[in-house]
Amino acid sequence: MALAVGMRVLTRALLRPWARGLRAAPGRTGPAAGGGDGVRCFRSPRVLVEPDPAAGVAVVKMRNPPVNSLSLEFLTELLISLEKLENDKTFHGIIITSDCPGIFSAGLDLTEMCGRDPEHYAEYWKAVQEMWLRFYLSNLVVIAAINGISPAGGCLLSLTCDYRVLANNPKYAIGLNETLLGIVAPFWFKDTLVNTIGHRSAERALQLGLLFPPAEALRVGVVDQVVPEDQVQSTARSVMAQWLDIPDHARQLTKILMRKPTADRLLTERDADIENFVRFICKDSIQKSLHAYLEKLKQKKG
Ligand SMILES: CCCCC/C=C\CCCC/C=C/C(=O)SCCNC(=O)CCNC(=O)[C@H](O)C(C)(C)COP(=O)(O)OP(=O)(O)OC[C@H]1O[C@@H](n2cnc3c(N)ncnc32)[C@H](O)[C@@H]1OP(=O)(O)O
Repeated sequence: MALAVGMRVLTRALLRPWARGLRAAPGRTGPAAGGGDGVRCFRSPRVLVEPDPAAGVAVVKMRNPPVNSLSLEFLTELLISLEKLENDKTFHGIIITSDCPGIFSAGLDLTEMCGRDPEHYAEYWKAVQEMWLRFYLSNLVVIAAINGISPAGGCLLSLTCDYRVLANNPKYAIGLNETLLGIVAPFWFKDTLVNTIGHRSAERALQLGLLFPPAEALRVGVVDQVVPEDQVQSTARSVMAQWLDIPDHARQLTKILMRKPTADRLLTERDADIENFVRFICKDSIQKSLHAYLEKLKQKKG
């Protein structure tokens, strides 16, 4: 009992600064629709939350077409949905997945990092940090049902989860491929990957900007399970049941023990990290390569 109370106090203390930031952005989500069983169903333009109150689980579907790029607005909506679910005692776990066929998330939104002013870059980077901190330390069990390609920031979002199930489709790949864009994955992206696959594999993957297809992703440990595409959601559900069988307070405390040192590194260097990002992204050479990369993406079509 004392442990459970301690856990709640610790979790609240950890989450308070970010929650404050989020509450400052009201009105971005649509009105909550009342569920017939008293459980609220949350909706926003880019995030669809499908609650299963009996199981204590909600499926969070990302729908920011065409590619679920993590724009400022999308990140804000995702975080508000997460906060609402965390504050609702009905829910103990969430499954995050995509509503955009073939794409889990194309990562950070390149248009947020190109041709804008330094104030915008700072605001955007703070939201990216917030996404990482909130998902990485969520008191809920968070499982990624990865039903599409998941480069860079999309991979980072998956890495914040407790468990990753990837669809076995040769078109899908996952990894932190920042170097291929001429940019550098920040230390907390790197730390998250190291915590997941170990130092040597992470070093190789980061330097080469590797995007792992399913079998390799499983071998290196970027994902925990690869299953046929039509079984991704059901597998995520059965894995969730297994995780929810563990006493919540013990699991939550263990999660915090494992992850807090990594999160603390960013928390203590958060402002410096924003300054670094803004300095880096404002460089002419970086802006040129990002512009060129975006152009290449557009020209690909024809
Ligand atoms: C030393 C100090 C360091 C300090 C910090 C410094 C650095 C910062 C680090 C930043 C870390 C960055 C992380 C990231 O996540 S960067 C984004 C990485 N993402 C990618 O490289 C993926 C790019 N996209 C694709 O490869 C493809 O779009 C796809 C996801 C495989 C989907 O392909 P497909 O279905 O063929 O769609 P299209 O390519 O045609 O794309 C449709 C439209 O979507 C636009 N798009 C695609 N990706 C993005 C994106 N990430 N952001 C914004 N927009 C994107 C694309 O341009 C198309 O637009 P259009 O319809 O207007 O042409």
